[in-house]
Amino acid sequence: MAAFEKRDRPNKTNLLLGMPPVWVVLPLCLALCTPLQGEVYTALSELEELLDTESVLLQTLHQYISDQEHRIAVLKKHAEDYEKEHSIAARDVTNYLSNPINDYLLVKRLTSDWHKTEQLMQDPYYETAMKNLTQYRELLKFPTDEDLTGAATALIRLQDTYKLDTASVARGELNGIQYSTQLSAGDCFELGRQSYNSYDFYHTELWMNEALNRHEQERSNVTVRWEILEYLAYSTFMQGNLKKALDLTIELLSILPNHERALGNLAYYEAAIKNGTTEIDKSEQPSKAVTAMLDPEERERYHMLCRNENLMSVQINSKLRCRYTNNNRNPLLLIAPLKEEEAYFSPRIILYRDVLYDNEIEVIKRMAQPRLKRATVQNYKTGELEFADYRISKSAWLKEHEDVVVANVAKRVEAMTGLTTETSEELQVVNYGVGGHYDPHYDFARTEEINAFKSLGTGNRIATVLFYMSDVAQGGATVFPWLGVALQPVKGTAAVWFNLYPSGNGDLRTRHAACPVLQGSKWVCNKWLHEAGQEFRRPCDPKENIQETTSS
Ligand SMILES: O=C(O)CCC(=O)C(=O)O
Ligand SMILES: [Fe+2]
Repeated sequence: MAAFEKRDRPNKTNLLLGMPPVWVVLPLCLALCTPLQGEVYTALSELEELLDTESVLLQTLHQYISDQEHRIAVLKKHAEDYEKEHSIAARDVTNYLSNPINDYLLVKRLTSDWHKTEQLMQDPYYETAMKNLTQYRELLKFPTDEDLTGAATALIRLQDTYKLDTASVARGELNGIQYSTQLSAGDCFELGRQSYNSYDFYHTELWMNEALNRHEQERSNVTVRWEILEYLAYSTFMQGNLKKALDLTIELLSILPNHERALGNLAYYEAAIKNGTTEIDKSEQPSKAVTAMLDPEERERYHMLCRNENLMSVQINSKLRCRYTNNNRNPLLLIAPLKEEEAYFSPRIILYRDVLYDNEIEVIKRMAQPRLKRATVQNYKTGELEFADYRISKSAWLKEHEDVVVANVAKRVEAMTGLTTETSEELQVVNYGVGGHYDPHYDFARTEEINAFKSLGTGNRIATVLFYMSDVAQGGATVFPWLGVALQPVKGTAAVWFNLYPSGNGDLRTRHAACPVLQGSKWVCNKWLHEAGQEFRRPCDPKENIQETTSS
């Protein structure tokens, strides 16, 4: 019942008493009292295990149903037998009871026979089934409530980034392609409820509306219409549409005339409309949505690039070239020169095609797979590594001495960049599942960042080499919002750029992001090269002493 209370309108009396209203306390607790992040929705490999879990559960369910069907069939037979005798007796009660055999049988039916029936009516299979299910909880992988929230957030993130319309998503379509089965009214309701719990009333309204449409079309409804209406009315109210909130509440009351909260809200909405109060006090809502923290212009550019919308001027685009190069006769490249493609001039972003081979990719993925863990980010204030909604993927680190393939990747990085990998970080392998992404960020540490790379003693991240280890069916581009550059993942290609100016200062133009994966799975690996040891390879140039000007 507690969940319903959240849909109360803001209660000023509570505020006056110095207590936050219930609708503020409960969702906040949801956010803070449970582990912050689930694990399952971050990578495809984890989801495969859930299918295994589902298949074991299905077997158990089928076994339970067939045991029950057998039990019910026997009970039906008992009922038929009782019925038969009973109707014979009813035809002529006196005659029936004057027969000693009938008397005996009647007594027997209501004693030992009925005892057996009663036993059969108790469900002997329930306990066994529950015992098995408890054991499975320990043995199999189960998603948590946080995973459900994560999966819903991922779907809504995709909807926002790729401008997917709610009705199409509900029909199982992504960008016009039919990918999955339709969502039921109940599925849409759950998406609305999850949005509601994140104070995202915009998406609550979208999904509750869809739930309502689907509710009308469905014959067997699991959700109840008045409940959808209640969420819908509240989210509509929170977005300032009092008139519509009032109409929806009136509809709710036509189904449940005594619904207490709805009656209270009706009076509140009517008074507010009469007094012309349309301002909603949103001050108590904690701003949970991380994307809301992104600069709106940057977010817009980021999403446009993810959708493959062009943001680069024709002048720049038309000057970008591709060539074969052996990087000043590097011995590694004499036989097979690099296929170099310019993606941007200043800062220089270069693509190298076919620099990672399929067999190498297989080895790297195989080594990384068992070690993949939810990727972390460094809190720039505390220096601690933590999970964050703005980076959702799984990652693992591979050392050069572990396999010749990893060592060869480092050698190739040196050939491509002309820099040493002596001071680089280990090879990071990253897997993004559907909805996996990384919001705009810098790879280098900004001056105010505490502890960043300090323990490494090798300076800042001078350059990034990012290898794509898969194509991605839809989404997953690496984008530079302020440059208008979008790099589409192509298996075997590497992207290279310098993060620092020759002065050693961070180049803010290199801010980049990994777009959410819309369909498929994305694999990358990357080498971060550090300043130490590059003194003669990329001499510093104090003249180019451009300062970082902003931070985020
Ligand atoms: O996966 C990508 O496209 C970019 C990844 C990235 O920027 C990072 O890991 O720092
Ligand atoms: Fe990055």
